[in-house]
Amino acid sequence: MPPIVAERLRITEIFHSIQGEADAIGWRTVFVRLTGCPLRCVWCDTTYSFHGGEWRAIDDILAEVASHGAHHVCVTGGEPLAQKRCLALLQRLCDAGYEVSLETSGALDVAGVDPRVRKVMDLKAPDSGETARNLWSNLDHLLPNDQVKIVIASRADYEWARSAVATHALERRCMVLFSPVWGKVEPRELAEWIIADRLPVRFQLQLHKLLWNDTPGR
Ligand SMILES: C[S@@+](CC[C@H](N)C(=O)[O-])C[C@H]1O[C@@H](n2cnc3c(N)ncnc32)[C@H](O)[C@@H]1O
Ligand SMILES: Nc1nc2[nH]cc(C(=O)O)c2c(=O)[nH]1
Ligand code: SF4
Ligand SMILES: [Mg+2]
Repeated sequence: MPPIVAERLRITEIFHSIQGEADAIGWRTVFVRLTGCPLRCVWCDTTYSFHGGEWRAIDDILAEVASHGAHHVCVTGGEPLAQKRCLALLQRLCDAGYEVSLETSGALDVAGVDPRVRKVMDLKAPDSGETARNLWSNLDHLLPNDQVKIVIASRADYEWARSAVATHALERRCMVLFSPVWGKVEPRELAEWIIADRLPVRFQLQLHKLLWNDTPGR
């Protein structure tokens, strides 16, 4: 009988905080941040997750998550789907009864993600430098409880996002979030653009940055 090799993932951090983004905002949440990302968004606020991390067995990850006593879990990164075993982690978290969300760039195929998971899928606007990596076929795998998030760094990004919503009827597929790049766009400006154009999107601010500025692991 070959030895049973525990399924391991490369993990940057596991931390207990307040969900600062998307539709679970405000809930105590345990974040599992996977290491590594194939993209390099110009404005990425989590570059520390590109390298390093430690290999952790899924059972250990589940045990550490359970120790925090929160009902919400957010699997993020780095780009979590860059590790194939992330799919098994998501399934195990759902089986354990957690409300699970996945923050993903939308650059990798989301078809294999457990349907119980709420996908929060980015579409990268031009100022990210990674627009070419948007995998548009992913739109066909969006479920009603999923969210599309477009992070906006300029008026040009906003106009690209406004056009993407209209062209792909995004709001008819799932909730659409517009989020300002911290320090690049005045949040009030983005809010007023959305109002002026009567867009069917939900404005969001990264709540954790208001609470703790841009502290890693928060
Ligand atoms: C760090 S990423 C990790 C998950 C995945 N790689 C992705 O890009 O969706 C988590 C979320 O933070 C957003 N984000 C990263 N840097 C940001 C910044 N400077 N301002 C606002 N949102 C940012 C990303 O667009 C993404 O929605
Ligand atoms: N508090 C808090 N909420 C978050 N929601 C999504 C995050 C992420 O980095 O994916 C994040 C984060 O880094 N911190
Ligand atoms: S895809 Fe996500 S983790 Fe990767 S560089 Fe972009 S924002 Fe950062
Ligand atoms: Mg973050």
